[in-house]
Amino acid sequence: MGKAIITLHEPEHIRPLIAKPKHRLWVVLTLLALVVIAGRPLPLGIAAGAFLVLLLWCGVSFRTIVGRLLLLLPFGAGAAIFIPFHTEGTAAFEVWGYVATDEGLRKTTVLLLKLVGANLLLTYLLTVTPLFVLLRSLRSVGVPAVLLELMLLIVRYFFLLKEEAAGMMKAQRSRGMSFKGLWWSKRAYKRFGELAGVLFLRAYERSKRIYIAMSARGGLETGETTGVAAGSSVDARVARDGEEKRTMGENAMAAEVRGVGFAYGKIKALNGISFDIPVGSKAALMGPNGAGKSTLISLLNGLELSQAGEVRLFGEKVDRHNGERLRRRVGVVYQDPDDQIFSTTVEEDVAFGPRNLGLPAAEVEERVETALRQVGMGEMRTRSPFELSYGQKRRVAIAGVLAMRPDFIILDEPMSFLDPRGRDELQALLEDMQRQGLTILIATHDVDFAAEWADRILLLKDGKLLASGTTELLFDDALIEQASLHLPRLARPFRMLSGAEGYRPRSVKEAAQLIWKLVRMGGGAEAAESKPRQTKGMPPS
Ligand SMILES: Nc1ncnc2c1ncn2[C@@H]1O[C@H](COP(=O)(O)OP(=O)(O)OP(=O)(O)O)[C@@H](O)[C@H]1O
Repeated sequence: MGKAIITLHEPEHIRPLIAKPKHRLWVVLTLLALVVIAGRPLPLGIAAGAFLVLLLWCGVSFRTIVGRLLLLLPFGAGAAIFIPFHTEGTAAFEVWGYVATDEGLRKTTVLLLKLVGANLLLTYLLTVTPLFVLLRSLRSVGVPAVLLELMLLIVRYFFLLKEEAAGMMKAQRSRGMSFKGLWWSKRAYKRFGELAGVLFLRAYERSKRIYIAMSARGGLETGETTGVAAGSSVDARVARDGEEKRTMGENAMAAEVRGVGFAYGKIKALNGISFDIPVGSKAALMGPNGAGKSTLISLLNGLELSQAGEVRLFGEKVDRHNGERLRRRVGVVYQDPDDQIFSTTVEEDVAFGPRNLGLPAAEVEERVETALRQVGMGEMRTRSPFELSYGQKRRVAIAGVLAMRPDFIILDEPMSFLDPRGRDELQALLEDMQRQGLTILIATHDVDFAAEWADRILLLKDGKLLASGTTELLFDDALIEQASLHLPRLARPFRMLSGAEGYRPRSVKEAAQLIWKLVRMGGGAEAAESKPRQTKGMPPS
């Protein structure tokens, strides 16, 4: 058994004794109540002994049990130590003139045995039951969902602190900093203090992003989106969604951006941006670091409101009143999946959004299953997302958004950290989503992917729109230089061959066809012999 107070998985080599977590919870709660009301040392002692034997029989190590007892017991013992001296009764012994009584000693023993008993019961519950199962069981015994969500956030924050601290220590060590030894140097103390400060700032920033992701999937809302709270029925909302979808005509726009501006204090992130994204398009948002892509995504998702101009989603101007409702139609997959995942299992995380829509359990389950199958994560549904690889987390984040069944999906750098096969699978999934009528916008630096996949390119730089149009833009030397991009890889060899400079293959298939065409024209030999030329738009070889 590990050192953690809680467990995230079904523990191996542990016999749970009571198979059903819900029954386990009820039994523990009942025994806890009995321990609290018991007033005599003998039954309490027998009970504590029985709990200890039970824990050992379950397979929990003696070390773990002692470790858990030591977590709470010192606090109880600290308080109990004074009781014998403050209780009236027959004198038992004397310390520095203070008299301890028999009655006081009995009370202390009862208190300590109660603490030991309760501690052993909780140890049983927490080591035998994975956290997410425990939370679900708590829901079934009537603990309000909002309290459980709060507990989830606290647990997530705890993991965040742990992850951030581990990452920062690793980075420091790799750059020669040492925190080893009993007595640190003055420099190490100073550095540790700085690290602790930065750690809380970083964890705060991260939890803010998680909060945004939660609210983007209908969690922690005011009630407009969760129509149940607003008084409308689920059926009415589903019907309204259907109505909204039917009203999208042939030339309907998923997004219309008109003269949009946005600044973070004095920093202008977007300045007078205008473009359209028609329903059903596959658009790529491109530009160098700091161009304003992520900011624009926040505006398209209604998470931020434009400070100048206007953003329309499906014909409706985004304002502070309809942002939450429109957000249900626009799903965002953020760059860092850790910002998006907060539940303790993969399936719970994917179910988070559909549950917030107030859908019946059967439909939630169907959506979770379909979404996980689409991203190839069906096998991992009961795993803890905190312990998946980065690429797997990315898939879970996508499944979470797909389960909301949005009309418009925005992905921020979705290909990063995916293995080649994962990239192919994601590309196939994107094609599939588009065939189903979804509008897709991808923020990416990957010119090759954009050239092959997109039907519309938006080029941003320094908060301004350089150009918008077809993938032809990616072959415009002046433009790609301005946008700090480079020519798609597949087009580069053709630039080096005389007579083939104008060829613009977007996929391997198109490139093969053009090569075949060149060969048939008899240009192949000439082209192959011609001296490769360094041309614009290509990185130096
Ligand atoms: N929270 C913030 N506070 C202050 N300035 C910010 C904040 N977020 C972004 N900026 C600034 O706004 C500008 C646009 O940033 P944004 O993150 O939108 O760019 P980006 O194109 O997404 O960059 P990248 O490709 O690196 O992700 C940058 O100059 C950035 O420094």
